[in-house]
Amino acid sequence: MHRLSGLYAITPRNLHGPALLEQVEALLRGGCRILQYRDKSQDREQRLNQARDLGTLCRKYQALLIINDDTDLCQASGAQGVHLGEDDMSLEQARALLGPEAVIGISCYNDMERAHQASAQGADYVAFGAVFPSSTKPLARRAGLELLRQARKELSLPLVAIGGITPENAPSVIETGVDMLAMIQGLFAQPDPEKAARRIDQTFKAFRGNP
Ligand SMILES: Cc1ncc(COP(=O)(O)OP(=O)(O)O)c(N)n1
Ligand SMILES: Cc1ncsc1CCOP(=O)(O)O
Repeated sequence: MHRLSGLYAITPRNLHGPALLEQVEALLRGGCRILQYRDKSQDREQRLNQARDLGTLCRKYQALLIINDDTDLCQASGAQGVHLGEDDMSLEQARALLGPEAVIGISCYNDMERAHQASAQGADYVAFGAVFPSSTKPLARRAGLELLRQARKELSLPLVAIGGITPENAPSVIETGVDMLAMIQGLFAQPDPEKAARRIDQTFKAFRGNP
């Protein structure tokens, strides 16, 4: 199993400070392997402090911290990498700034050509979605299970599925062969986030034949 594999949690935009740290630690205890800090607020100092605290927590559980959109914040906080979409800095620019060891993930929506291009340019993973309707991002383009199966056949780099994924529908997504499930509400809106994370981690292990 490579390090870009398993449950990938993304922080919800309405949760900050100790309450966010507490929920994230519950997910890490439950087996979450990758955390993305996604905070589009403008308060740079607050974002830096939050990213550093999340980094400390991720190190304790040997999980990766990825920053959404912002290479400066990635460098300042010591995170392992960035996630970039079509409105963000290019992959080449981010690689030049962050270096060969950084993890750089690219949003590909439902666009297989964009994914092939990102792969050829050295992305560490590509993300497809929204797989299901997402209350977090209701206007997100849709990429269904069939597209994930096609991506698995055509691409050899790690694949992420995102959008409307829950502990209930997670097996149908993992079954397509993707490496990671990226989730917000399906984890953070659960009454017991640790239990939800553990359930998904166990589903991954069962599919890999590694209980
Ligand atoms: C793992 C992962 N996949 C997709 C996204 C969406 O990224 P993007 O299209 O850049 O949109 P915003 O997240 O910036 O609103 C993601 N963040 N993470
Ligand atoms: C950021 C993003 N990009 C596509 S769907 C989505 C939101 C995912 O959140 P949720 O897991 O709550 O549907």
